[in-house]
Amino acid sequence: VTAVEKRRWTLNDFDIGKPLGRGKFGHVYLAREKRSNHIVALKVLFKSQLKQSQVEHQLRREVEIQSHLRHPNILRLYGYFYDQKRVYLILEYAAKGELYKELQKCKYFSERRSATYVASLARALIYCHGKHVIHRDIKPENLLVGAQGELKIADFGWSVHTFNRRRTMCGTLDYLPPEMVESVEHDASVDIWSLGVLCYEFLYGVPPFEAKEHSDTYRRIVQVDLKFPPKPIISSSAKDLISQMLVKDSSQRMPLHKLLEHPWIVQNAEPSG
Ligand SMILES: O=C(O)Cn1ncc2ncnc(NCCc3cnc(NC(=O)Nc4cccc(Cl)c4)s3)c21
Repeated sequence: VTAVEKRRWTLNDFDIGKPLGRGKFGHVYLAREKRSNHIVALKVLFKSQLKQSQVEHQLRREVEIQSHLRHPNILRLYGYFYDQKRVYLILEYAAKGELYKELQKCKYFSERRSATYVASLARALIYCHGKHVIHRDIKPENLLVGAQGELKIADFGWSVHTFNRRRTMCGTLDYLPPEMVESVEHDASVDIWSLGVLCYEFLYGVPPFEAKEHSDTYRRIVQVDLKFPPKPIISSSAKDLISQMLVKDSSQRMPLHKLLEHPWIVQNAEPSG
């Protein structure tokens, strides 16, 4: 893998395989680096679209941030290259694809599967926060699954180093904590809120503050209008954990290392995660 990282790459260093998916800015392809036979995912971004959406700086920041992150639950970005029209991201290939498709398929996950995912995400976020990186966009669409079923946080397109906290609005509202929705100062605890939203969605199949209109979702978030449906039946210890993460005052949210000691996680998460 070190070979993949260092060199100046061009497209003909790779055999391009099947398309893996299509995003807003371009497609992702399975690819094999010819010399090492290393399988990767190649995300192709059109410069015109990046310029049009004024996200070049975000992409540069993502590449910079990702180049320093090494964690089993964080999808590697090995490097990038570009040609006349396109920028190419050389990414770790997540063989079992997108988590949200799996969630749609089985409607919601068991408490054991949910706790295992939440624990591995907490460990990845502890690692990121230790490096002063906040992801800010933790949601099922940004989670991929590796060959052994392990979770991989992907797409640091919205991540930032905490010393230069940003106020820019990000992706879907559902995952944003009150301080980002009210676009006031925010810190690493935004990822704790999003992890709480994610834990709820793993267990119930829908995010906690979902509403038809944007304005209703906004209101439910800032009021922390947290309700637990009668079905599926979920343990009170799971609800206790979620209630300690979805707290309006960001300084009162359960710290990630405390999450790993919570009874629901200890009793339900697979050790390896
Ligand atoms: O392809 C799929 O749909 C699913 N799939 N299936 C398997 C698989 N294995 C690896 N990667 C996949 N997808 C790419 C995941 C990403 C990681 N990092 C990213 N970064 C990014 O897009 N940055 C970015 C883009 C445009 C603007 C800006 Cl500012 C930033 S995308 C895979």
